[in-house]
Amino acid sequence: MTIPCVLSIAGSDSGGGAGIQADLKAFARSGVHGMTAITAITAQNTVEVRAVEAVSPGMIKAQIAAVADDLGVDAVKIGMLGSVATIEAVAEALGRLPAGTPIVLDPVMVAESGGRLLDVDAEESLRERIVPLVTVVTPNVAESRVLARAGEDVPLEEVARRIHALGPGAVIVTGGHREEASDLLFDGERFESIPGERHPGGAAHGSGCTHSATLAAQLAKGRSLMEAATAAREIAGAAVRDGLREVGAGAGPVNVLGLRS
Ligand SMILES: Nc1ncnc2c1ncn2[C@@H]1O[C@H](COP(=O)(O)OP(=O)(O)O)[C@@H](O)[C@H]1O
Ligand SMILES: Cc1ncc(COP(=O)(O)OP(=O)(O)O)c(N)n1
Repeated sequence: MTIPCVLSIAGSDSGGGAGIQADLKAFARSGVHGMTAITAITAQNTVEVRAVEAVSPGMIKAQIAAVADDLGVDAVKIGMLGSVATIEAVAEALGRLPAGTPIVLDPVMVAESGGRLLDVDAEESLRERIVPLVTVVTPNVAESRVLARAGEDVPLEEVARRIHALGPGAVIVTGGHREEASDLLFDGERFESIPGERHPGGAAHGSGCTHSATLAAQLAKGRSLMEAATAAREIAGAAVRDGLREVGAGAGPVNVLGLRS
C-alpha cells in the first residue's frame, strides 16, 4: 500500500496560518504526502493582507503537470484562485487529471482579517468553470450565499440545494460562523448535519483551509464522503481548540499538529 499523494492548488500565506502552509500541515496530520501548485503569493499576517501577487497561468499549469506526471495525484484540494486567468488555467489542468480523482474546492473569497482573495469579477467564473468539476465544495456561510446568489432570508438548506444545482457532487457548508458550529452536508439527496463542539474564537485563521485539506486527504485514503467530512470537522475543530492565540495581534493560526513550546 503506497502513501496517498494529495495536491493543494492554493495561495501562499506568509503568516503560515492559512493557504498552502495550512494545507501541508493538514496533509501531514492525516498521514498523506502533500504537494503544491501555488496560485498566488500573499504578504499576509494575522491582522491584514498587505499585498497579493498572482503566479502566471503557465507556471500554475506547469506545477500541476509536473506532479501529475511523476508522483501521481490521489486527490486535489483547491483554495485561493484570485482571478479569472488563474481559474481558466486551473480548469484546464483539472481536465487532464484521471477521471474520478476526488477534488475538494474551498471557494476562498475573503480572509478572516478582511482582505479580498478573489476578484469580484472572478466570482462568476468560479461558479461556472470550477464548481461543476468538483467532488465537493466547502463554502463557509458567507461564501455559500455568494455562490448561491442567496440573501440572508434564504434558509441554508435551500442555499446548499442551489449550489448543488451548479454541478458539484456534494456541498458542505462549514459551520464556523454558525451559532452551533455544525457543518451541513448535502449530497443531492440527503442533508446530514455534522456536529461538533464550538471552541473559543481568537485562533481560527486557517480553519477553512485545514477543513478542506483534511477532507481531500481523507478521500485520498479511500474514506467515504461522510467519513471524510466527519474527520475534517473533528480535526479542524481541534485545530481551533489548540490554536495559537498568543501568536500575532489578530486571529491566531490554527494548530492542527498540536504544537506547544
Ligand atoms: N470556533 C470553532 N469551534 C469549532 N469548530 C470550528 C470553529 N471555527 C471553525 N470551526 C470548524 O472549522 C471548519 C471551517 O469553518 P469555517 O470557519 O466555517 O470556515 P472559514 O475559515 O473558511 O471561514 C468547519 O468544520 C468548522 O465547523
Ligand atoms: C493564501 C490564503 N488562502 C486562503 C485564506 C483563507 O483561509 P481560511 O482557512 O478560510 O481562513 P481565514 O483566513 O478565513 O481565517 C487566506 N487567508 N490566505
